[in-house]
Amino acid sequence: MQAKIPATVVTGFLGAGKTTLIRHMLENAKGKRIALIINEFGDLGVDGDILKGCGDETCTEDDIMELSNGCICCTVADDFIPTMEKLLARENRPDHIVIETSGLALPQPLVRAFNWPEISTKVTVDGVVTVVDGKAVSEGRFAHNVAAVDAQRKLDENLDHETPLSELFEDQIACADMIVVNKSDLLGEDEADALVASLKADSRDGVQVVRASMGKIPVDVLLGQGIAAEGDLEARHEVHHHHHHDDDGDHHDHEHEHGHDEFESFVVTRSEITDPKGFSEQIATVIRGHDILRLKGFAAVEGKPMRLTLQAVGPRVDTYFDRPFGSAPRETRLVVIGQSGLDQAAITAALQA
Ligand SMILES: Nc1nc2c(ncn2[C@@H]2O[C@H](COP(=O)(O)OP(=O)(O)OP(=O)(O)O)[C@@H](O)[C@H]2O)c(=O)[nH]1
Repeated sequence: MQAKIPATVVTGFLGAGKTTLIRHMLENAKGKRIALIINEFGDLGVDGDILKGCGDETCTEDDIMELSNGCICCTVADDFIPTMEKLLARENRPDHIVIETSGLALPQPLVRAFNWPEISTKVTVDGVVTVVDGKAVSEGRFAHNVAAVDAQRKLDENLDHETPLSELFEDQIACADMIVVNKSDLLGEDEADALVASLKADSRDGVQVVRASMGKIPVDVLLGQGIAAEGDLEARHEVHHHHHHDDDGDHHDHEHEHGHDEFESFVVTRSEITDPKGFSEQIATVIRGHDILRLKGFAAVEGKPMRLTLQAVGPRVDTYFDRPFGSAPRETRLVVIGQSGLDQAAITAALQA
């Protein structure tokens, strides 16, 4: 049986920067074959055209499919499932599927659709990415142009027109595996820190909150979360209300020497390890202590000819033996990815210990 294709769901209000983020991802996909499904809304359906104009060999027009019937939750059987089946029936399987929801579709029903029998054996939800307009949210508006969001909502008869936007926003946060605070360029550093802290408090444990400008997130951070979100829907329903006091300045646990919306990665090498399980736990501890988003690579294990592949998303570390080292040097080599300002010396020392 072939491995399931990972699918990432990108959600967020109109104007938050979903299309910009997806475009950046396609332009930096480095040969990864990504199929896009876009949930369009009537006359506002311009995103498909914008993305088709991308002109990159990794995002050909064929790889973009549009859903046109508005709210996904009401049209799963008629629209979403057939679109997915068409995509899955192709000879040239995509490496990854990205689904951009319309700003007002709740992500939960879409994630639930991945439990349909026709789909569940072939695709898994890699993660739900919620893009927020950092500037608007920090000013309590949720969207840059609230009137446009409301106009979009009125166009779709299937949407309830009464729910306050704040509740839709909370649902998008409750469903997220990663929250992208976009438009960081428009935020002051303290404002950005306070918003990140507040979104972390409002989201489920382990949800990564990252800052970005123009949706510039490394593809390795965005894709490959490996969450299988369709399997833990219960956790994503409830909207929790927390009240936040203004940041009292205690949240400055990282130094921002570089732009605070940027990312960095570096490589740590070390000698052979003796105990894979112990090393995984060591990695998880380092990740927790340093806000590392991703860590991946392989380890040489004493007495084993095979490389131990390591992949960590947040503190979840997956390992498996993949292939012999062959002529490559028997070393442990790990790539660490996080937002700029990582304490490279401390992380390196902790991973080499
Ligand atoms: N200053 C600033 N502008 C941004 C950023 N990201 C996106 N924008 C702009 O915000 C506007 C909306 O971005 P889109 O990517 O179209 O937003 P969207 O979420 O896809 O919106 P819809 O697809 O229409 O729902 C565009 O004019 C972008 O150029 C950012 O990080 N900073």
